[in-house]
This record gives sequence, structure tokens and C-alpha cells, in this order.
Amino acid sequence: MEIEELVNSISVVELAAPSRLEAIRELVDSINWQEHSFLPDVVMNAIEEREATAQTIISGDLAMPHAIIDWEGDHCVVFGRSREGVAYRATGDKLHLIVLVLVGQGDHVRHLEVLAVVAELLNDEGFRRSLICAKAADDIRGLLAERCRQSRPALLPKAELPLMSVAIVQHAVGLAESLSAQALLLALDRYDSIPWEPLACWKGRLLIITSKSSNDVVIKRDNTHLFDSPHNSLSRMDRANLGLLLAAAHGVLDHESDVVCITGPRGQTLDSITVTRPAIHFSAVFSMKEQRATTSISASVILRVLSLAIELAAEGREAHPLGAMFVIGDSRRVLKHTQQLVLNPFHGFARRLRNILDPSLAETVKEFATLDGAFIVQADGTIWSVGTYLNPTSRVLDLPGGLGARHQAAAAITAETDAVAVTVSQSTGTVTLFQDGKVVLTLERATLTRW
Ligand SMILES: Nc1ncnc2c1ncn2[C@@H]1O[C@H](COP(=O)(O)OP(=O)(O)OP(=O)(O)O)[C@@H](O)[C@H]1O
Repeated sequence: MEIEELVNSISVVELAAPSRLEAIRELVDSINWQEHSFLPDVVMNAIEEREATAQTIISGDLAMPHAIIDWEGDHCVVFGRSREGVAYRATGDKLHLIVLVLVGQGDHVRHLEVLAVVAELLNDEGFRRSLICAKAADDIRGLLAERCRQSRPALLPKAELPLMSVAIVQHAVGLAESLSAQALLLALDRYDSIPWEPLACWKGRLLIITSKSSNDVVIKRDNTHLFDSPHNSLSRMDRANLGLLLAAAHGVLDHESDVVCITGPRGQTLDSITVTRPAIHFSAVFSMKEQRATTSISASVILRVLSLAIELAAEGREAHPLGAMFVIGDSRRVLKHTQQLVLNPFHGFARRLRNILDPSLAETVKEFATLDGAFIVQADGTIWSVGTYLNPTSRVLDLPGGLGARHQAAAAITAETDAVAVTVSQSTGTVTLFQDGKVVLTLERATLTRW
């Protein structure tokens, strides 16, 4: 779904209600339910069922109550702005933006898609601030439309690029040609620092990974793939590695030939060239695609968990570093080796209410990461349990030194089953992906590598 399609369908409401339930009711009542032959109370019940699973607060100023309802409509988004603020949490903290998202029954993927587009649209804190401060509902509509217009490709004035970046790209293109590399990968901060001129000589595939999502995208080149990874806490090689993983998951890399990666410190002036062969790092993604069709884990679920893990590693919780473990896929066999340490907070909730791909569950997942034990996640992203202890029957002997019980358990469970596991180390902040009892990817915090 495109942002434009969504923005065109959004209606805006000036909220007067002081509290969560009343504000949601105000948003629901703004829709003409008679036209849909539907009762607003049924909608309220569906939303409350979702709210009871986990909070739908996305950030300090935004909540996204949502539900799947049994109506003929596709989706409906009502944007609520409160000048006074709505007491949304039990603590009484006030939120100013409440966006109601309703999606027609039967299409779970559509539900997640609409939520993801709304979350992306409102991702930028500065933009949310301007919506909160807008004079009237018409101005809010104008701001949303403008945001949407900006997200379309537009031509930028040519940026001044550092000489070093240009020279490095020239050399990387020469190297890629002489190695018959399958792709060139650029890991940098922003699209507008891409040295397009020297890249014109490269006829092969171009992969671009940026850490700051930009609206000013200029792509005048075929065979180019852009990936946004809003994680600027990562070291330069890990950005490149994440780019390779994203490309592999999207099926635009084969594993046999080299990729020439160009990186720079903090994603700025490009100053280094590395040659890597994806098969060495990403057997996880490739082998799942090729051999395990029946039990295959959705690549988007692995990427989502990695993304949450990177955020947990960078942010911690209440200023303390946090460790975590996620075991994904082959849940039937994984669960034979588990023991619940605490009451499972997701027990009893409908599957559609507890999918890790749901962006509004991010805060809840991070909150539950403080519990001892692991998250057990099914191949389609449904969270089965939290606070689960793993009892694999054997140990993995050839793990890198310095890894303790959490990493050992993650390695061992992936050796015994077709699951993959993602860990966040509390002591180092390193995020590790395990498959088949082996470390297949490590992502370190930039502060650890210092370059
Ligand atoms: N078998 C297991 N199943 C689930 N969680 C585990 C298991 N073993 C350890 N943990 C979790 O990992 C935490 C840290 O254990 P430990 O320090 O030994 O591991 P580690 O691999 O060194 O991890 P870190 O780098 O985060 O310290 C434990 O408090 C527990 O919450």
C-alpha cells in the first residue's frame, strides 16, 4: 500500500475527550456507521479487545488503537489531534495524536500493511510536532498531503560530495568489474550523498542501505535496490551486513559471487572498500529459501526481530542495558524443550493480536524483554510466549569464547530444531543471529568498534 493512497483516505478529528476510552469513542463516532450498516459498539469492543492485549502507544505523543472488523470496507483511518492531550496511560501521561485504524475482516496481512504505512508516515518526531501544533484540521490535512508529496521521488540539487567518496567509488567500480562481482553495496547515511557520477560506469546491480530514511530519493538507474535501516547505532560493517541480509531476504542476491561493499565512518564520507561473499554470512536466509519450504520462516519476521533486537541493544530499558532472546520458527519442536518461567502474558489472546510484525506491539515487546527467558515466535510472526526457559538436550561445543548461558541456549535450540534465534547480549550489546547451532550474523554497537 502506498502512503498516498492512505493519506487520501484519512479523515481528521479535533479531539475534545480527556481520556483514552472517550477519545477512541469520539474517533469511532466520527465514522458514518449507518452507511456501512454497522454498530459503533461492535467496533468499540473489537478495539478494546486489542487494547487489552497490549498498549498501542507508538511513541511519547502518539497512540494507534486499531482493530480488524467484520465489515465490507477495506480500511479506515481517522486521525485525532488533541490540543489539551488525552490521558491514555494509567499513569495519566498525555498523548496528543490518536490515530484510529480499522481494517476489514479476513486479511491479516492487509491489517499489518496499513499499520506499517501509518507508522511510517508518522515516524518523524518533528513532523508529529508540526501536526500537534497545526492551527486547524485543514492544516493537518495539508501537512499530511505535503508529507505524502515529499515522499515521491523528486530531483534534488546536486550535493557537494567529498572527493574521497568519489575516488573510493571509482576504485570500487574497477574492483567489482575485475572480480565480476554480483553487486556493489553502498552503506551510507543519506541518499543525497550517493556519488552517482562514478557509479554510472557500473553496469551491474547496485544495493544501497541508508540509516536515515529520506524522502528525497533520486533513482535514475535500473537494477538498483534501496533498503532503509533506521539503526544508526550500528558499526559501518554491520550496516553493510544488514544491507546484505535485507538484499538476500528480498531475493536480490545469489550466494556464490562477491559483493563489493563501500562504507564510511558513521555512514558519512566513504573511505573503505571490502569484498564479501554472502554465502559465508547469510546461509540462514539462503538455506531457508531453498530447502525448507514447508517450515520456512518469513524473512520479514527475522528482519523485524533483528530490528527490535538492535533497538533493544541501543536503547536498553530505563537507562540499563538489557539482554534478550527470540527463538523463531519450528515452534512445535522448540516447545518440547521449554519451561515457562512466569505466566505467559500473551496466553489466551487471538493470534492476530500478537504478531511481532505489528508495529504497535514494539513497545510491549521491549517491555517484556525485561523478563528472564526467551520469546518464542512462530514462523509467521505470532508470539507464542514470553519468559520461556529453554532446555535443549545438548550443548554446542564450538561457540566463540565469552558467550554465556543465553547464547549457549540459543545456539543449542537451533542445532536441535529448524528454528533460528536472535540474542541481545546484556553485557556487550551485540546482537547475534543463530542457525543450525552456528553464529550466522553478529551486529555490534558502533560504540564498541569506534569506527
Ligand atoms: N536456557 C535459557 N533459556 C532462556 N533464557 C536463558 C537461558 N540461559 C540463560 N538465559 C537468560 O540469559 C540471562 C543471562 O545469562 P548469562 O549471563 O549466563 O548469559 P550470556 O550468554 O553471558 O548473556 P549476556 O551476554 O546477555 O550476559 C539469564 O539471566 C537468563 O535470563
